[in-house]
Amino acid sequence: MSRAAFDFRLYAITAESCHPGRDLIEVMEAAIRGGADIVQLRDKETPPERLLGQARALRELTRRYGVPFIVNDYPELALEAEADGVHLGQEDMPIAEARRLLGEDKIIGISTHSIEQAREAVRAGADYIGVGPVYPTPTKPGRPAAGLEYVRQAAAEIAIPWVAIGGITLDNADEVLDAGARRLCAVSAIVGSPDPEAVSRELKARITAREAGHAADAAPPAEGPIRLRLNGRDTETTARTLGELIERHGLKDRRIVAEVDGEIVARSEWSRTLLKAGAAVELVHFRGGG
Ligand SMILES: Cc1ncc(COP(=O)(O)OP(=O)(O)O)c(N)n1
Ligand SMILES: Cc1ncsc1CCOP(=O)(O)O
Ligand SMILES: [Mg+2]
Repeated sequence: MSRAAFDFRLYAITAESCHPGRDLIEVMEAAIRGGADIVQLRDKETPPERLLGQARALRELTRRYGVPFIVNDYPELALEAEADGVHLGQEDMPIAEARRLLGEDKIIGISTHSIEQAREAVRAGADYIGVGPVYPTPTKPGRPAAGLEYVRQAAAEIAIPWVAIGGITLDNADEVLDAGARRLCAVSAIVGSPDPEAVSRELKARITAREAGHAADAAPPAEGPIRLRLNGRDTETTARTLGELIERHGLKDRRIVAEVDGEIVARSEWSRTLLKAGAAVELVHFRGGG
């Protein structure tokens, strides 16, 4: 998983205490089948030296499905298990130290509970941010809710991928999306459900339904073609969004990084990134595995 091309919409996190008697890998596989497109190993009970077996099994599972795998709290374990990255909290290892340890290719996410912490995380070079807890949740006892207002602030300001987390269920997912979230993370609602696949599928459907709505809202009225520079060449196109341009070039399902006017555009933003005449678009296609 390339760090530059990294994005996601539905984040599933392990919590074995939520599914006694059911196998961790089977539960997480169900979540992935339902549409979870990033998985985190989070276990606050077991010492990290005893988590390597689970971490390796989750690595194998996520690799099979082409889904990024993140380890909570333990950068060394992330390295040992060949995870794609680590998730850090405000009280965990600083981002700069984790970056030194993990190198340039690994994903580093960080929890934030206020817009000031989110700004600091962006400055420090986080690849994504956890925004929450949106609601109080027994999965994170003692951590007060940051509320929907913080989701609104993040939506207005934060340009790197950020995910709403904390107490999110099928009953309140819509109001979190209404507040501007484009990515959701649910722990107990997914892995504590008798049917993690169905819950994931429904959460993912809610997220993608919003994306389609945003793209439709953002699309300008149809006009004639515009000229732009595509990979250094003058190109005429009737595509209105970066997503349409990528689709027309047959690259939608390929591993590419898209840049407009020197800025990388996250995959989740392609469908609502409007193309302007004269824009410089670079579509970089990765060949080979990794
Ligand atoms: C995606 C995501 N967001 C937030 C957290 C919480 O991390 P942290 O604040 O370090 O708390 P613990 O999970 O370690 O209890 C997370 N793990 N993942
Ligand atoms: C780890 C963490 N960090 C902020 S909220 C949270 C727990 C979210 O779990 P749930 O989805 O069960 O409320
Ligand atoms: Mg932590």
